[in-house]
Amino acid sequence: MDTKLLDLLAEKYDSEEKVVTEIIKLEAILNLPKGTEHFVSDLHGEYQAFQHVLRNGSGNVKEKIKDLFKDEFSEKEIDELATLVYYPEEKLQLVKDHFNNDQELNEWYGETIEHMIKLISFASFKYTRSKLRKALPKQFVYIIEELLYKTEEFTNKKKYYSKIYQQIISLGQADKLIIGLAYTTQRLVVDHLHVVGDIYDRGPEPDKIMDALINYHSVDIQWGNHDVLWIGAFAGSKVCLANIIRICARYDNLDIIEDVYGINLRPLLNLAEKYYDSNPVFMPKSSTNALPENEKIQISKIHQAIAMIQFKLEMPIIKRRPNFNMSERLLLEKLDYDKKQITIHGKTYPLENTCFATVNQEQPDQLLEEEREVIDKLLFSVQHSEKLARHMKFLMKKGSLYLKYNGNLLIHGCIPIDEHGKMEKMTIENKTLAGRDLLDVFEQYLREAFAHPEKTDDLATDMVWYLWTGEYSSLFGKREMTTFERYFIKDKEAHVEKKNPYYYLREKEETCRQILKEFDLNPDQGHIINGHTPVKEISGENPVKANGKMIVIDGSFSKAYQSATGIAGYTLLYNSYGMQLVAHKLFHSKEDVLQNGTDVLSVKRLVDKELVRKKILETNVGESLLQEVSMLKKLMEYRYIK
Ligand SMILES: O=P(O)(O)OC[C@H]1O[C@](O)(COP(=O)(O)O)[C@@H](O)[C@@H]1O
Ligand SMILES: [Mn+2]
Repeated sequence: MDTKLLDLLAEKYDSEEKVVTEIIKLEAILNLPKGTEHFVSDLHGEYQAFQHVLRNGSGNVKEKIKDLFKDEFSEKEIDELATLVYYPEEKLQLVKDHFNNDQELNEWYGETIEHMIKLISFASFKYTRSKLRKALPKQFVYIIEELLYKTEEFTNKKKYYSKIYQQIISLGQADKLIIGLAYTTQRLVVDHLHVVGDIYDRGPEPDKIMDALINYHSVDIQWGNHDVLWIGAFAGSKVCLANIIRICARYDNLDIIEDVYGINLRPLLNLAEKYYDSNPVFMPKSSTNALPENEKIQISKIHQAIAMIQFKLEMPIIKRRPNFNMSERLLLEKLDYDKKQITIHGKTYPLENTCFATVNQEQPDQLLEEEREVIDKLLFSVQHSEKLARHMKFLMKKGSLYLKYNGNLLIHGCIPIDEHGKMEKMTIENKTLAGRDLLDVFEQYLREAFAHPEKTDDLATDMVWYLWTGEYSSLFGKREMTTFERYFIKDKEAHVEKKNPYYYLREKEETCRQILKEFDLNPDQGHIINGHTPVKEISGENPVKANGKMIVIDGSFSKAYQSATGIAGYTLLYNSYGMQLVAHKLFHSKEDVLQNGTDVLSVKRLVDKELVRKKILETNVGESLLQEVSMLKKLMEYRYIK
């Protein structure tokens, strides 16, 4: 081993004792039970529902409270403590309103702090002291550690406790401490969070989800097709940009663009007012339907203007990238403008609700000068939005197209395969790629596009759009996206998006084993974890497939899809005892949880049970700790053992 490296290491561990202590510490950690991993996907801007799942650790908080207090507490008391842990600020307010005098309140403070300390002690059972310390509220570390560890030194524990409690209360610190303890508990029940794609689009608050993730203690992200669309827009892809604005208009979320990310929509609005009229298929899908008619009409005009820019922008890309195999999507060229009809895949359909005022029939892929100006201005604004830059950089830093983690393969969409289960091939710059190699190259292009936001038409930037909508994109996994058809053709047959065979072959264990092998994972132990396609629990679909090898956790946080799925999302927990799938019932509001003390009841199903409790030693983290131990042992020999 390079002695320079060891010399460097010796600067940190400058005595034999320090090396020995560190080795002993690491070896001890390796033998602790593995931490709990929490998997979520398809959040689609639903911040409130996501927050709830995050705060209750997919039911883990309540489970710990039940395990600890089941003999002492009534059902109602369990709910009360759980709600306090989820939403401490609001719950404290409610509790305080309820008491008549200070004495009652102070008693409640004392008992509650005691319960919470017990809960933390229980929830941190499998962590080292130093890890727990990092999770504690900074200003109270000393006091909490005192309460957690030092009490056994005193014979009269109760007296000692109550003295500390009295002090905390009389110094007016009880609320702050309780709030701190609540967040510590939330943090302790989940060690690491995986977001298996689709943070953005459809729902109203993706930016708040991003902020929550940025502040989360440990997280990784597997990009979804909607996430790469936003990355693409920021990286200079005008067609991706047109798409995100179109989707925001469609779901009445233009304030995300305008207010949250500070992008000026005025030029687009002017264009929209000039060329478009009210159009029923472009009216926003509003969950509340509370929008005044004139606002709806204005949004429908913006929606048309940006949709037409999108359709035009797609064409030059399709032409300059024949290997994308998308010529069937040159729709504006195939259109019969006089007869108002189009022939797609050999079938002719009449067109309705058309809005082709800006289309030059001779050269339908040409933007009007005004359209070009609008999209250029939008791109400038997008690339100069500080908040968006922060969110996109975080997506790049924590994200990847797929992830191998503790023996499992996490991927938002699919591995493109043919009907015989063979990996589909795609040729990019004269290289024919399939399976894992193809995905690795996709990711390289995406990173290249992000590194060069000034390039708007290069292969890397076009490739990000391919990831959104291309046949062999591992994030999309359908033959084509029928956006145009859904706006202008009534016949539902034209709307069908044919799925890659992956989506039925993944029901078979053999397919999943093969894919795990392709990624150098052990097929006897690994699982594939997917998001992307809503599991229709309502019609009997099972999220656990292929004899437990495949777990699909898109149960739809997205309100727009809940009537089809019948639930409010799946999440997955993987602790040292095994994997559990949680099906969440519909989440109404935080207020509902607070007022009624009821939780969004979740149903748990066991996916896989570990026969022997899994230790950190057997995890990704364990692997890197082992490497550290081996380095330290080398340092020991090199420096200290003579
Ligand atoms: O529900 P909408 O807004 O019409 O969007 C439908 C489009 O979204 C997609 O389903 C992609 O989004 P998902 O990744 O959430 O499935 C496309 O396949 C489809 O064309
Ligand atoms: Mn998706």
